[in-house]
Amino acid sequence: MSTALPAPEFKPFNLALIQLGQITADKSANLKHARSMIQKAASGEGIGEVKGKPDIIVLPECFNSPYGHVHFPVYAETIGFKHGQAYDVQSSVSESVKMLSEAAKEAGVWLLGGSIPERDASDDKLYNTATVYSPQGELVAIHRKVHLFDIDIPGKIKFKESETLTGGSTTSFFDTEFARIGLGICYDVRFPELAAISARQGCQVLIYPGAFNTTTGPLHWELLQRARAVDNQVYFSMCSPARDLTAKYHAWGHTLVMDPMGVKLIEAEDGEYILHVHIDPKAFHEARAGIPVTTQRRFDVYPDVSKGL
Ligand SMILES: NC(=O)CC(=O)C(=O)O
Repeated sequence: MSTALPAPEFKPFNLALIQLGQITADKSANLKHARSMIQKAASGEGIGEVKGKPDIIVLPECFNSPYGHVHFPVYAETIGFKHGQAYDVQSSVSESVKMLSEAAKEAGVWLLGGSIPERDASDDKLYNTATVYSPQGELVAIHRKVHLFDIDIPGKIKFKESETLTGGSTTSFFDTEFARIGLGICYDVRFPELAAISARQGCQVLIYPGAFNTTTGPLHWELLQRARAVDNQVYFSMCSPARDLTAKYHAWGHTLVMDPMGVKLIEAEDGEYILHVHIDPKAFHEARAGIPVTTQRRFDVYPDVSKGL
């Protein structure tokens, strides 16, 4: 995505993250439940010091479908969004997009609608795609998971998103009136270049819907988020589904938020939660002034990964 426009001034805002439970085989029920949780988050229900209406609400990865490569083709919806082109939600064929747009509009908040399996009508390829809505209900950005979750840890977990999905091929961010927010999805967090590019494109906050599991979660979920926050001096957050031991894939949960110094501001356990946190630009400016790595990089020794995009 182009960096032509300067990032908006970073202003204080309230973030709400929904660690969604009850993600079943019934898509309509999943959408209904997600909508009611968005309404609850918008009315200030949940944990955390901030009470009252959030400025942005976030859902987790794969919020409308069970998580697994066999499910993606069954649940996939065509979105048809093109960056830089107007999108008419009313004529969208995606029931998830319609619900999320209406929910954002009725709550009057920004909504990062987690991710859903997406089918591109032009070539039938499937993607794991996050969608973002303005408080007016416009679909303003999407992010297709760039790095597919293909792992094999013998005796623990084998997962191959590439059995049915294709990886996205762009970095993504969106501008609000309070921050430029960079996007990734789950496994994308393991690739520091993506977060570095977002930060150098001016993002002050990075939010990745994600669904780590009970093998990699305890080892890497918090570590990777702290690392991405500190190495880019940004706020960093991942929003997980709640753990469901009746599902085939056991999500780690533990939705959390790191500040730019690597201080964890809030963390859920593994059940269903709404988390509220205040994001203060002061910590961002202090981190960058105190440890000025953003101006000390040696692009004469190594290349700037954000150049040439
Ligand atoms: N589910 C993912 O995409 C990533 C994950 O669980 C991990 O990296 O570990």
